[in-house]
Amino acid sequence: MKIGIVGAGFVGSAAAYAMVMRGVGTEIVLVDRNQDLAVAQAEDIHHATPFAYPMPVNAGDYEALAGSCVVVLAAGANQRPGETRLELLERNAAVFGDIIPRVLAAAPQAILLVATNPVDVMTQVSLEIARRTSPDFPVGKVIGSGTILDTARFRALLAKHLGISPKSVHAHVLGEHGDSEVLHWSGADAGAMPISDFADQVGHPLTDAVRAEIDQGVRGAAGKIIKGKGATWYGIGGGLARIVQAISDDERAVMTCSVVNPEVAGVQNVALSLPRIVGLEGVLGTIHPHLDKGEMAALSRSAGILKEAVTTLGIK
Ligand SMILES: NC(=O)C1=CN([C@@H]2O[C@H](COP(=O)(O)OP(=O)(O)OC[C@H]3O[C@@H](n4cnc5c(N)ncnc54)[C@H](O)[C@@H]3O)[C@@H](O)[C@H]2O)C=CC1
Ligand SMILES: CC(=O)C(=O)O
Repeated sequence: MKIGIVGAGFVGSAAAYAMVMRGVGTEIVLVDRNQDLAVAQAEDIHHATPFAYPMPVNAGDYEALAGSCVVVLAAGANQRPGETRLELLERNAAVFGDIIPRVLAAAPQAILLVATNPVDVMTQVSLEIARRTSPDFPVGKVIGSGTILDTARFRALLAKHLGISPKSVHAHVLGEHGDSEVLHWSGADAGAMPISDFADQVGHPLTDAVRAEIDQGVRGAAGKIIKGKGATWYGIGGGLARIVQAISDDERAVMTCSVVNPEVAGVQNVALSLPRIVGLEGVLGTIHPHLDKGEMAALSRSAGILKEAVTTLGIK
């Protein structure tokens, strides 16, 4: 499966590297308005293939995306220290107005996998732009990475506290990939039992203080990392490679990512993350988890914030 990546900066290149390391796809093409950067990244990543999975990794123009089954969109501005993701919206919506018609002219059947922030709103913007030329463009073929990264952070921090593998922790972050995200504590489990029972058994209870620390560790991760090194890329690179793998292997894996929902928590037509079934055609289904009252109110608030942001662009 051929994978295209538009935006060969930190995120796009980390995604390509993670795909090569995991053996996701059979060919990668990097596109960037800075062609020298795209060429340099492609060559550097290609040099890692003998240590991982041999596959061509090339830079090219939009025409080189022809035949891609998935195109990752990681172009545009990233946050400066102290900036929120939503503050990037106007700049990155303009970038996508330029990019998406060119991607779809070259690869009209491709699944668009959006990483650019604010990722939920950019997912909705991407669907709008795609539907200008193809009114029936399937909603499940425009996927935002959404909270795949926040879910990974949540699982990693819970696992560290419990002293177990993050692969044995099942816990989701829902809603916005951003400040209003919702940690779904009431649905979290480990070892097929509620996470708080598991925590008590292994002698590491989830006290209010521990929960607050983990919440801050998840919600504040991007700000902390950006303060330290200017941007984040490894976590999301791994997450994007994992989503592409689920698509290319038609896994029907359940993962939290963003698509436009007809209605969530009383808010109509808004993109945000819920658990999705992901396979060859993109998002094949959505799971509506049981939420407690506080989580449901928080999800409704998160949906409202995203709706307000997308409405500023004239999208209803
Ligand atoms: N969804 C998520 O979980 C995460 C999303 N991000 C977001 O990913 C995006 C990219 O971040 P970085 O890679 O750190 O930024 P970066 O600045 O390293 O890379 C962005 C690339 O986009 C290219 N670009 C800009 N406008 C373009 C256009 N019109 N056509 C083609 N290429 C264009 C630039 O030349 C640059 O190489 C940002 O919006 C950032 O906030 C970052 C981390 C996590
Ligand atoms: C930058 C960003 O969105 C993140 O690391 O969560």
